[in-house]
Amino acid sequence: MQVVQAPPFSSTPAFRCSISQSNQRAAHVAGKSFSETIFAASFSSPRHFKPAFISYGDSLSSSISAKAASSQAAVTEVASQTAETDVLKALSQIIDPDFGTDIVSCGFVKDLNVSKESGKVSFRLELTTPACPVKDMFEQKAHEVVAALPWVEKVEVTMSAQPARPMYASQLPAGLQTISNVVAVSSCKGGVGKSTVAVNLAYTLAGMGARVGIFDADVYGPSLPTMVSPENRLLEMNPEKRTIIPTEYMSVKLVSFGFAGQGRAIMRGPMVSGVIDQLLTTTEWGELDYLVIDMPPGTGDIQLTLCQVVPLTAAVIVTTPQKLAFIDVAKGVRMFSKLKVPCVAVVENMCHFDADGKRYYPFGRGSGSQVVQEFGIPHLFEFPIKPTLSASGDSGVPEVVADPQGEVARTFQDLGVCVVQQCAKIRQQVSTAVTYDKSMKAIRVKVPTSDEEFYLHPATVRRNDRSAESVDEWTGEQKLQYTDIPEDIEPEEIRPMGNYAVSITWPDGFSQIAPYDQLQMIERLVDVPQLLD
Ligand SMILES: Nc1ncnc2c1ncn2[C@@H]1O[C@H](COP(=O)(O)OP(=O)(O)OP(=O)(O)O)[C@@H](O)[C@H]1O
Repeated sequence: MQVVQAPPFSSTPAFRCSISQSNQRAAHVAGKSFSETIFAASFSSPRHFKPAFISYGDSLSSSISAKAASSQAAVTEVASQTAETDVLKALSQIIDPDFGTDIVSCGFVKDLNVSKESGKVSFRLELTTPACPVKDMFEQKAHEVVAALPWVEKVEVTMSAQPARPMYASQLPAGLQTISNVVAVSSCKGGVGKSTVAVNLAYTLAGMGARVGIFDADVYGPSLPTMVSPENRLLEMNPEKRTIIPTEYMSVKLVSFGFAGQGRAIMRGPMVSGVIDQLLTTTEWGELDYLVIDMPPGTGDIQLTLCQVVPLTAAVIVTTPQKLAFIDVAKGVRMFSKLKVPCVAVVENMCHFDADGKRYYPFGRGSGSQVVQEFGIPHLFEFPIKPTLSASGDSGVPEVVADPQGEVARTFQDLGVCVVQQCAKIRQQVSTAVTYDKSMKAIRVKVPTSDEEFYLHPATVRRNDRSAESVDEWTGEQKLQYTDIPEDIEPEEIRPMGNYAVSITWPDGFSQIAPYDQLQMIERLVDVPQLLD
């Protein structure tokens, strides 16, 4: 690959720095603005005004009272600013365990209302998901730390979640534009319990307070109609908008070919892909925090198409303990890895059963942990063989709904927490992977799968565009000339494009797709001067 060499950046002193250097810099900037606010507040404190009022005579009383009124307003404003700073400082002691950042920096604190005179404080904590596993802790701590301020008499905290919106909205079908997270539940073989996991995971997430939908993508053998029992077992159409309205069971929205009234389908691959595509994208899902997709088993064209139609946030792989299952799972992990979809958990289903006071492992042990080790997937969940799990699958009431306090429901709860936390992390990593640091005039890159952080000169990124507009597709000849790009060009907007690239809009209107790989390549190949202090 040809990479345009950048000249030494005379105007931009620091483009490669370690994370700690950049963090220090961020802390410095934050510290500076913080102390400046304090300074401004104390500079215009009441004491500076009082002597001036006393020195004027009665004849000037009206102008004095006007001044007094305005200075009183200034005093009140300053007091409330200081009070707000106190509240924010107190709240910044609360750290989000998933992001490792305080809740003020995460932008969770909204509608802050502070009255120092009455001692009343009210605010809203807007979390990334209504299913946040630590929302009660946040609420309680927020209450505690603010109530501990000496002047505070009353604290009102309300909890809310960000509106549902996809990780990246570019070119998504309308039906998918109000879904925050799409989680694929996948297995390479049939019959390992994938649908059981998908359905119970979905109802667990709903139980955690999230708005959830299930899309049963198995056109050949849809399981959803057996596993849940909605009153309305047929999907309705909106003839005007030509959209599908999902059916619902216990507040979870459901779409399955099995609810389409077509009977079991005999279709060829491309037709299946078309049906899945249509069902998925023309459904009026409304606002969803999580759409769980019960993937058809395998890693063929149908699965690949599905992964390309819908922006998957994460995947959960379901397997059974046999050695052969491991080989299949490995294929699935590789497919998701190629599509840059992070696999966040492995479920090892039917791994043991208990009888006569003993634990039996009829299919052997260890294939799930092998997947975790070999592919670096962080979480493994083991489910036992449970007659109730099988029975609930046939009864139309998911196990986690039928027995919410049972052992299986508890493991699903752990899986639910894992999915919620991992999705939140992935979203945060993707949204902050490539940003523009205006003060440094540099593009900051922090690829989600790597610990490395580096800075690139904007003009170098623009000059290294590999699209047909910049490089001749046939000859590979560089069409964009070095001097076509001004040295001081700055990006107007940077938006994530899935888990693998960003779209950068430049002032000339050009929209550059920059895959992370390419940005890493530029960093490796372009001669970037070391940080100058
Ligand atoms: N842990 C378990 N204990 C007992 N039975 C289970 C367990 N997990 C799944 N089953 C049962 O095994 C059967 C297959 O499960 P399921 O339909 O979820 O598998 P699947 O991988 O989705 O299969 P397919 O791909 O063919 O749809 C079902 O009858 C289900 O109730």
